[in-house]
Amino acid sequence: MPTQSPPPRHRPDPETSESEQLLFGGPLRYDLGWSKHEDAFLQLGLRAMVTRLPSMLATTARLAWQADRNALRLVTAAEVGRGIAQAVGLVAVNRVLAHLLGEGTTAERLGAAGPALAVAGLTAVAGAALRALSTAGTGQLEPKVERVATEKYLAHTAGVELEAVEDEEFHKLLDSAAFGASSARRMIKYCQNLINALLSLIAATGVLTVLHPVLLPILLAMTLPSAWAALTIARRRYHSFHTWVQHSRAGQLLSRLLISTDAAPEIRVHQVGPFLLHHFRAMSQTQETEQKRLAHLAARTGLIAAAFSGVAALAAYATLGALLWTGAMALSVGGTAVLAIRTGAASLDSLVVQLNHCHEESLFVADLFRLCEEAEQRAIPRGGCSLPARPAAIRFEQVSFTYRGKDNSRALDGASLTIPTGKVVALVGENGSGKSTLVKLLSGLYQPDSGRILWDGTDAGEADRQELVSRIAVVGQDFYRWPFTASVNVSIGRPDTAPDPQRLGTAAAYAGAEELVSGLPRGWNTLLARGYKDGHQLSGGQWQRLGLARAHYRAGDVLIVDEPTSALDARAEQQLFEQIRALADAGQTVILITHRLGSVRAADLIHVLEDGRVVESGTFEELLSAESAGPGAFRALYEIQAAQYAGAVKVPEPATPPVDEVA
Ligand SMILES: Nc1ncnc2c1ncn2[C@@H]1O[C@H](COP(=O)(O)OP(=O)(O)OP(=O)(O)O)[C@@H](O)[C@H]1O
Repeated sequence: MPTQSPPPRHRPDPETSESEQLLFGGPLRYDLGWSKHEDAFLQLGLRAMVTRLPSMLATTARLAWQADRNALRLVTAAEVGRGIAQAVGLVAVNRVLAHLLGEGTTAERLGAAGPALAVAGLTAVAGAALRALSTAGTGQLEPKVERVATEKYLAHTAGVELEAVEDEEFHKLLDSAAFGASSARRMIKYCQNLINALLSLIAATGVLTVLHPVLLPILLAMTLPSAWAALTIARRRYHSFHTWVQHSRAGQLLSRLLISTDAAPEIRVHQVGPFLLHHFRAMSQTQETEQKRLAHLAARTGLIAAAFSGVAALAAYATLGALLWTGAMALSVGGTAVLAIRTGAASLDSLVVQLNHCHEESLFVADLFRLCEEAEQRAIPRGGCSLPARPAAIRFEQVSFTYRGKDNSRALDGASLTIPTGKVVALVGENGSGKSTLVKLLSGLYQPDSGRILWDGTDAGEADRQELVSRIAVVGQDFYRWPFTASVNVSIGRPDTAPDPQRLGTAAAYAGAEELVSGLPRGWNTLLARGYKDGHQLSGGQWQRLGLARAHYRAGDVLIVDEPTSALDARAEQQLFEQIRALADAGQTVILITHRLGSVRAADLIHVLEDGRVVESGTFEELLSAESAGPGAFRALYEIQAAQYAGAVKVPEPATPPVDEVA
C-alpha cells in the first residue's frame, strides 16, 4: 500500500523556528517597525530620558499617591533628609581634612577637627536612620502600587468591546501592558534611588565647584562612558522585548498546557506530553539564542565603556596631580577633591543607571497607560436611549456583519427577521450559517456594520448598552465554567446581587439540576474546580444544566439558548423543551438555536439561515409543507435527519413462538 507523505512544510521565513511554523502557523516575532512602541524606543536616548524625567516621576508619584499617600510622604521626606545629610557630611569631611592637614601640633589639629568630625559622624548616623525609614516606606508602597496599577489594567480591559479583545493589535498592547504593573512597582525603588543619587550628586558637585571649577568636567568625563553603555544596553533590551513578546507568551502557553487539567487526559491518552515538551524546549532555545546575543553585545559595550572610563580616570588624576604640583590647589583641598570626585562619580554613575532603569520601566508603565487610553476609546459606551419595556417584537432589518480580521466573507449578509415577544423562536441552519453571530448582535456583543436591530421602533444601536444586556440572558455553546462553587456558578447570572437561595432553587428546578445539586458532596457550596482542595468534577451534561440554571437565574426578558441540549440525555432534553415552552407561555421570549430539527416542532416561529441570510421563516408544519414558499432548505435538512432514524435501526419484531408451542 502506498504510504501517504506528510504535507510539505511551508517555511516562508528562514528565521522562523520549526515550532513557530508548525504550532502557530508562522513567525511570532514582531517587526518593531510595525509596533507603536517604535517612538518610545527611539526616545531611549539620554536627552529624551532627561526631558521625560519630570513626567516619569510625576506618573510614579501619582500611582504612589493613589496607593498610599502616607508611605509616599515618608519615603520622600527620608530621601530628601538623606541628601541633606550627605551634603553636610561631605562639607564636614572637608573641614576635618583642612584641620588635619593645617598648621599646629597633632593634638591641636585633632582638637580643631573634633567638632567637624562629630558632625560627619552624626550625619552618617542620620543617613543610616533615614535610609532605614525610606526602606520601610518603600516596602509598604511597592506592593500597593503594583495592585493599583494591576487594577487599572484589569478594570480597563474588562470594560472594552468584545471586538477589541479579539483584535490582534489590542492583544499585543495587552501583552506588553501586562508588565506595566510590575514595572510600576520597580519604579518606586528606582525613583527612590534616583532621587538619592541626584541629591548626593548635587552635594558632591557643589563641593567640587567650590574646590576648583576644572574638577567638574573631569567628573563628567569619567561617567559619560558608563552612561552611554547603560543606555545602549537598555535600548537593545527594550527592542528585543517588544520583538519577542508574543514568542514568550507562546512559550508560556506551552508550559501551561503541559500542566493544565483540561488538557491532561488528552496529553496522556494521545501521548502529547513529549511533543509539547519538545516544542517548549525548542522555543525556549530560540529565545536563549536571543539572550545570548544580547549578553555578548552587552559585554562588548561594557568593555568599550570601561576602557574609556579608565582613560578618563587617568586624565582626572593627572589633572589633579598637576594642580597640586603647580600649587594651584592645597594638599588638604586635594584630599577632599579626591573624596568628592569619588562620591560624585559614584553618584553620577548611579544616577545614570537609575535613570536608565526608571526610563526602561517607565516605557512599560507608559504601555499600561496607553492601553488604558485605548481601552477608554474602545470601551462599551455608556448612556443612550431606553428600550421599550415590553416591545411587541424585535426586528432585524437587513443586518450585515463581518468579523474584524476575517477576509471579506460576511458572517451576516443582510439578515432580516422578526422575534415576537413571548414566543419561542428557533434559528436553524448549517454550520457557519450565522446563527450564533446573529444572537451575539442581538445581545449587543457586536454592532451591525449595516442594517438595524429594532426593539419596536427603537434602534438597539442607540440604546443604553447596560440596559440592553440586562434584558438578555444567554446560555451559549461556550458558556463559561467558572472555577467557583455551584451556587456562584448559577448566581453569577446576576453578579450585582447576593445569591438568593429561593431563586437558586427555582433556577435549578428549571434546568433539571435539583438532583444534581443535592447529590454534590457539599450541595450548593461544592467547589466546581478540578485541582483545588475539595474541588468536584461535573460531566458535560451536568455543566450544561448549571449553564441553563444560570441563564434562568439572570431572568432576562429574552432568553437565548444556543445548542442547549447537545450534552443532555434524551429525558433531560425532553424536559427542557417542555420548560422552554412553559416559559414562553408565561410571556418570556425564547430564542432557540439547535441542530436537532425535531425539537423545534414546538417553536412558534422558525427562521432558517443560509450564508448569513434568512432564507425562509414559518412554523414547523409550514416549512415542511410541499407548498412552502421558501427554497425548502428546512425540509431538505429535516429529511436528512429523519432518514437517519427511519430504518437506520431495525427494531427487532417480538419473536413469534412456534405454533405447537402456543398450542
Ligand atoms: N469570533 C469570530 N471571529 C471570526 N470569525 C468568526 C467568529 N465567530 C464566527 N465566525 C465566522 O462567522 C461565520 C458564522 O459563524 P456562526 O458561529 O455565527 O455560525 P453558526 O451558524 O452559529 O454555526 P454553528 O452551527 O457551527 O454553531 C463562520 O464563517 C465563522 O467562521
